[in-house]
Amino acid sequence: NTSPHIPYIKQCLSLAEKSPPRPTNFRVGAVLLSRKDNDPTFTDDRILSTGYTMELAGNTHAEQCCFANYAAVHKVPDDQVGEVLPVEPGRKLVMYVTMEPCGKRLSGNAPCVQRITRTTEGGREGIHKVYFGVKEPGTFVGESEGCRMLTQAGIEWEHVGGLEKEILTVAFAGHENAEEEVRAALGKKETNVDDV
Ligand SMILES: Nc1nc(=O)c(N)c(NC[C@H](O)[C@H](O)[C@H](O)COP(=O)(O)O)[nH]1
Ligand SMILES: [Zn+2]
Repeated sequence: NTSPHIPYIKQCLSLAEKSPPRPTNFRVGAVLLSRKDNDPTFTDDRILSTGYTMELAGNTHAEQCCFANYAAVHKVPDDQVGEVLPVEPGRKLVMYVTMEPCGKRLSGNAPCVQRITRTTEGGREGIHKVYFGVKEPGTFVGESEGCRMLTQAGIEWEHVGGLEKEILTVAFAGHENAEEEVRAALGKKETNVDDV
């Protein structure tokens, strides 16, 4: 039996496939939802927003677009999205992403971990937990900082295994030596060595 998180990671993967391939980033998909506490089969989940890399104009990330789309619907600027996210007793905000949110970006733009942690400002619960299908490969920033930064901000995170090859194949599609990079990224994780 597969983990109940898999369908959401697959939904993020479908979003990532809409992203225009570029050698300068990864193709990633994100889904933001509200989840009822103690609802193990997620029957009462409410999808709030989705996003994928470069969905919105400019050099935008999936998580960034997910928040921006929600902010637009609620008629606030992107940086005020935390103020319009729902706060409901007995429910938590959860984000699914195909790849670990970035802690640093070569472009110098605000990393997605910062956008996630900002939702918890002003005494708001904000994003409670982030689920992702792969750690960020070292292509651009080396050892990824995302998970450590989320922990530091008191935000839970969890790697949902099983779709690494699919996720990396989509993520690297715009890269020169995509296949090589996928193999390298898979090889790094002992758990996937058998399906390279
Ligand atoms: N989680 C995540 N979602 C995305 O939508 C995306 N594109 C990345 N990619 C992470 C990678 O580290 C950065 O794409 C490079 O560091 C280049 O930085 P820019 O994207 O140009 O700011 N990571
Ligand atoms: Zn990012």
